[in-house]
Amino acid sequence: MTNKYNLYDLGWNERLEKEFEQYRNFYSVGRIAVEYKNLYKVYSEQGNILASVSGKMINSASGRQDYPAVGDWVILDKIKENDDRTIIHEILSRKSKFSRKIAGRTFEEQIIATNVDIAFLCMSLNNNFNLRRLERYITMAWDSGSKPVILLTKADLCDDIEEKLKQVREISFGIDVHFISCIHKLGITHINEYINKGITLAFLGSSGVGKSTIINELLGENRQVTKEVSNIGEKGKHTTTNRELMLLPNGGVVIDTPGMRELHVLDVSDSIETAFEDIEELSLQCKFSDCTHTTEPKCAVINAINNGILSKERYESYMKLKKEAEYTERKLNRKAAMEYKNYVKKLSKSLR
Ligand SMILES: Nc1nc2c(ncn2[C@@H]2O[C@H](COP(=O)(O)OP(=O)(O)OP(=O)(O)O)[C@@H](O)[C@H]2O)c(=O)[nH]1
Ligand SMILES: [Zn+2]
Repeated sequence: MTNKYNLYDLGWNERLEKEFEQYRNFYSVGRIAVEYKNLYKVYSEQGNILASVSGKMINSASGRQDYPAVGDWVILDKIKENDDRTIIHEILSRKSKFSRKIAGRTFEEQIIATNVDIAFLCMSLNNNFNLRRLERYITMAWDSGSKPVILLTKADLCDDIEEKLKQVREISFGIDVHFISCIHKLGITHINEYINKGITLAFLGSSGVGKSTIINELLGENRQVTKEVSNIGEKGKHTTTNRELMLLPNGGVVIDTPGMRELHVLDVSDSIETAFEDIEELSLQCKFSDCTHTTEPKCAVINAINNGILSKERYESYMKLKKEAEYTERKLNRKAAMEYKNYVKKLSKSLR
């Protein structure tokens, strides 16, 4: 085994320490860095180790969400010197999680990454600029339970930054917005201000907006884009660029899994309300408390559109997200719905 880790560098904290207390004498603990098919790479105080889940875990799992994902802290069989494989027994409780619903017979939740503290939502200031897409990313970040920060990239390609910033601020209540240019080495310091020992970061956004460039910038000398030859994964897959969970020289942890980069929108109405606070507020003034903001008289939302206070695009994207959320919720099973409700409750408290 190589690379022994300090747990706090990996994001360990008091809460986890407390949770681990009951296991300490008989088990080890580590953080999932890479997910292969039925196998995980785990970083621990003892080094890197491959691990698979216990039979008990498989038997009691009710769905994909009960299996570990990149970013999870897991309880392992006590690791001894020279061990290269171990067993995962439990997942310590997740502070946040990015997931998506997979459509099947029922909607199943697929967890992409967990315990992300800060989600940098990246959008470039040239042709990728799209406020409706950004709204979706904001919704997704609130859903995950991590803190969103907006990064407008490739500022060097934009000649109306102020105007774009203004538009973004209009839809991003209470979220920090920064513009950066990696080419001109501008604004990277803004990102550094969020980075601290053990803080876990993720970069989300469409392909080509500059996420890798930013991560490489942050990695500096430690640049470690690894082309890893992997025959552990699916058959026929030879080389994969595994950018996994990485430690930054000035203390942060970056989660950069392929699925993390472009998540599709999550289907959750309560967090839509958080992201569209302005519309929610307007709707309090509608004549009917169950107004659908379509054909009702004295609808404050429709009035706001007519008066130019609310943009039609924003309204449409709100209505569309709402519809998607309702559809998905009907498909969720009862257990998932209960879990989801509790989760939203906790989330809204933590965001207060
Ligand atoms: N003009 C300009 N180009 C940039 C900047 N940052 C990155 N690029 C270029 O944009 C292209 C895409 O950058 P990447 O960092 O690979 O984008 P990505 O978001 O990681 O893309 P995926 O890996 O597909 O998710 C590259 O050719 C970069 O050189 C910038 O600040 N300004
Ligand atoms: Zn209304």
